[in-house]
This record gives sequence, C-alpha cells and structure tokens, in this order.
Amino acid sequence: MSSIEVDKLTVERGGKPVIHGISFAVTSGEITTLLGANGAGKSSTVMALSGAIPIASGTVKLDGKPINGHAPDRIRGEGVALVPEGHRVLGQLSVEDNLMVAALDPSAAGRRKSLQDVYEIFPELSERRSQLASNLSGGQKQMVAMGQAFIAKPRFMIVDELSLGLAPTVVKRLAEALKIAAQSGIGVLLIEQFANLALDLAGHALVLERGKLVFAGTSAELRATPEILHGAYLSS
Ligand SMILES: Nc1ncnc2c1ncn2[C@@H]1O[C@H](COP(=O)(O)OP(=O)(O)OP(=O)(O)O)[C@@H](O)[C@H]1O
Repeated sequence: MSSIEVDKLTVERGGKPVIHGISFAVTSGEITTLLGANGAGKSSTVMALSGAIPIASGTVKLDGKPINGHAPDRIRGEGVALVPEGHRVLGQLSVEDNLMVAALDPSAAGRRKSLQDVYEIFPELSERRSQLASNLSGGQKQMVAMGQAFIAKPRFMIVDELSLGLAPTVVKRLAEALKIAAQSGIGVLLIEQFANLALDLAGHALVLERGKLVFAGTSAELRATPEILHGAYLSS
C-alpha cells in the first residue's frame, strides 16, 4: 500500500503561521476528504503538499521518502498530481494539447495511450479534442484539469474544490471519475465545499479548524459527530 504521510506540517502565509503542525496520511485506493470553513487552511495545506508554497516545518513523505522542498514539477513527476482550484486551463490551446502538455510518459506511444485512457474517462473531451479550451463550459474545463492529472498516471491526486460553481449533473460525472481513480488504486485527497458530496465519496475525512486538525477518522464517524461537522463550516 502506498501513502502520503504528513507529519507536523506548519505553513506560513504572509509571514504568519496558518497551518499549525498537522499530521495525517492519505492512502492509495482511497478518497480522503479535507473539510473546513473558509480560511481554515485547506488550500494552504494542499498547496504545500504539491510544492506550490513552501513548508515552514514538518515533513511530507511519499512512501517513506521526503518530498517536501521539491519543486512542483518534481512532485508531479514523483506521482502526486494537483487539480488546482478554479478549473484553470490553457485557453489558447486545444483540449488535446492541454492534455498532451501534461503527459509525462517519455515515449510518444505511451503518451498517446495515456491520452486514450483520459478520453475513456471523459468521452466529452474526446468529442471536443480540437476545440479551444477557452470555449469550454466550466464543467468541461474541470474535466480538462482532471484529465491533466490523470494523464500523468499519478499515484496520488489532490483535488482542490471539485464542484465549485459547477452544475449538479457535471459534478456527478466528476465524482464518478474520482471513484474510478480510487478503484484503480490512486489515492485521492479531496477538498469539497459540499460536505454531503465529500462524505459520500470519501471513506476518510479530516477537519481543519483555524489551521489545526480537529478530526481525523472515517466519514461514517464524522457523520455521527455533527457538532464537529457543523463546526467545520461555521468556525473560520
Ligand atoms: N496569499 C496569502 N497571503 C496571506 N495570507 C493568506 C494568503 N492566502 C491565504 N491566506 C490566509 O491563510 C489562511 C488559510 O487560508 P486558505 O486559503 O488556505 O484556507 P481555505 O480553507 O482553503 O479557505 P477557502 O475555502 O476560503 O479557500 C487564511 O487565514 C487566509 O486569510
């Protein structure tokens, strides 16, 4: 079993600590959701894990080997792909070029195969492969952003806000894709504003409150502790 282990992680933003020594693990083949009120520190946590912002102290290990301090591209190459908040795409490139720039396989044949795998997950993208990404709907852009993670054949995917601003039918499709990812062995760390959706998808949950972890356990345990669950949305 593969895992990301986070130990006593501290992160500073604007010179002030916003994550205060949190520890948790994300395991392969499982969806773990990170919940918390606005400003609790969810984005800061995942940005630190993916190398987008520095870690003030603590360690992040992938299968026992430290990856903290590595550049984002290196962390991606090591098997941890981030789907950043806001379904950003390269608007002036086609859907297919957006996906291909994110492929990591050294062989052209391997990259084509990875592309076909993404089109199998998201046939909508195959149908629009030549279309400029700027012309896509928000949901289709999120599929491209997730496709850019899938095409790298990651061991772990970190998804910062799956459903933000998207229609329920599209969210259902994206949620299915995450389930497929987990079933294929990928470990998923999911930030999601809708707790019910997050807890339906995830087997495990973490709750952040003002940069501190106040809950780590199964989704069922969290559902059975409504005061923590509600606190997660009210106490920033
Ligand atoms: N660029 C920044 N500079 C300074 N402080 C920041 C910066 N970004 C975030 N913060 C602060 O860090 C803390 C954690 O913010 P973060 O965005 O990680 O929380 P979040 O849980 O992802 O919230 P949201 O759901 O609103 O995105 C907040 O107090 C926020 O004001």
